[in-house]
Amino acid sequence: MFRIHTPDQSGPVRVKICGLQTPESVAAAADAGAGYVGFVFFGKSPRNVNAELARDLAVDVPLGVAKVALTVNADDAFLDQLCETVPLDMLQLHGGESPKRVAEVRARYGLPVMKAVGVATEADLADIERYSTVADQILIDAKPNPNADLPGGNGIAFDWQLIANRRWACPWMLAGGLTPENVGRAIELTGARQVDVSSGVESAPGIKDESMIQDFINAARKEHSHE
Ligand SMILES: O=C(O)c1ccccc1N[C@@H]1O[C@H](COP(=O)(O)O)[C@@H](O)[C@H]1O
Repeated sequence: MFRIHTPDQSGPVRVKICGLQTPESVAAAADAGAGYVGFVFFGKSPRNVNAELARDLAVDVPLGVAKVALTVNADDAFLDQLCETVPLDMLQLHGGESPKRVAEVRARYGLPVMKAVGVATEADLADIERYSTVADQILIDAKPNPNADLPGGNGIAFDWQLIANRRWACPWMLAGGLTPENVGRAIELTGARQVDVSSGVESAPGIKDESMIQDFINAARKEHSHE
């Protein structure tokens, strides 16, 4: 299996570009130096893809770029079909999956699992602790508004000060409302070594902009001094 290398403190920040739907946007992400590309399997999302399209996109992803499937409360039948069809390197669980479910998915598919945790206040940080002992990585995202259609991909940032100078038991990635303009500041403040973006590199919901992808990756991989 392709092994995902998480960054050390001194290497360049690793970037995940999520919600890709076209060969052009996949190529733009890979050419610009993304470490991960994400495919969304969630019907309500403007970035939703089916397994067959994801397979066709995934086969052209260069070696060394991890292919991530984002699912939301998916059951075994759905994940079985997904993992049989698409050559994947990681599963991102972006719903209300319990720590027990995270462990089950990890064991059943033999793929690293990244669990998304929504943060709005200090109290939410306990969830990062809880999941960091069962998941391979944590995606620290903004908590969605209770009436939002999507559990992520809403372009909302949380207060980055909440996680400044924190350490957890597993690697983590920062997400939520990141853009080419603010990602440098987010990295400086939080010390993130991995960042994830979806709507911040789009010209309209679901429409990735290749030059924004390039700008985002350039901004994230620049030298940053952590405060
Ligand atoms: O992108 C989506 O459509 C999506 C749908 C359902 C769950 C998560 C989703 N996206 C993830 O959310 C984060 C933050 O997105 P954004 O950059 O604020 O738009 C993103 O990194 C995706 O992994």
